[in-house]
Amino acid sequence: MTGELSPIDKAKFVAAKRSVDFVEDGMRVGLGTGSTAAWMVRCLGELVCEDGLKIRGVPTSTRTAELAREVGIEVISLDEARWIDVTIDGADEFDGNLNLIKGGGGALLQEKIVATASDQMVVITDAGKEVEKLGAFPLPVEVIPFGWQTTKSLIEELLISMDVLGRDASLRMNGSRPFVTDEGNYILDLHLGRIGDAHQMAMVLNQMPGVVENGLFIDICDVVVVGFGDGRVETRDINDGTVAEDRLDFVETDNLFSDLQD
Ligand SMILES: O=C[C@H](O)[C@H](O)[C@H](O)COP(=O)(O)O
Repeated sequence: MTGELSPIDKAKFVAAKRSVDFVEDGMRVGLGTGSTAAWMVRCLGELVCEDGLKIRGVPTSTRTAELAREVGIEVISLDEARWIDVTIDGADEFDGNLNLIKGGGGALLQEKIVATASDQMVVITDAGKEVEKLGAFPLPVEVIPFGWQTTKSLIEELLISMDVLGRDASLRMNGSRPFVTDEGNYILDLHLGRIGDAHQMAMVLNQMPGVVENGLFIDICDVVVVGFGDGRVETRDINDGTVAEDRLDFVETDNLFSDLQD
């Protein structure tokens, strides 16, 4: 079974599998969104159902909430949790300082609120998402639908004065209609190529009327768990500078992985 899996799928899976080591009994856990986070949710579900792990999950999207309930995790809202012990989520890009671009799946707003309300944010990713400078992945910006074309023009004007390679913004579509987020907003994807100063970009974008949030996660992530296609996992902690290397045995994880493919 595992012989048929792509190296990227294996890498995402081993990162997800390793990340649940950060979760302990009694914790309130932020549950990210996306394909890597979905595997983490399933791994947690297995621990809840088979090992009796007691946690409450705060999902970052309706689809993660559905999956969490499906695999047996008690779901609570952020308002019920108030604060979160650890959030585990995927990313679209990360750099050496563990700054991120997120929102490829459109869940950046809830993801950023939940991650910011967490003692610890752990990002799970395959090795191919590491970059020297953020920006090759189009930066998602969530905007309110009212006047979105004006907001888009203003963002494009703003980008002229910024240290970026590209300046185009495109409205994210879902077939022939605009993609709509869980909060009822639209997403503009900014094709920047390379972001010179990600801190400044994140601040400036959020000052624009019509912008709800952007997908730059600056100084939020504490740990990145990087998976490789051969089962290796590297866990980097930005706070203490440690790097731990490990390898997951696919034989142990075969059953769960097979389930995930169904
Ligand atoms: O909105 C989506 C999230 O930010 C995802 O965590 C991100 O796009 C990574 O997704 P995936 O794990 O599917 O590559």
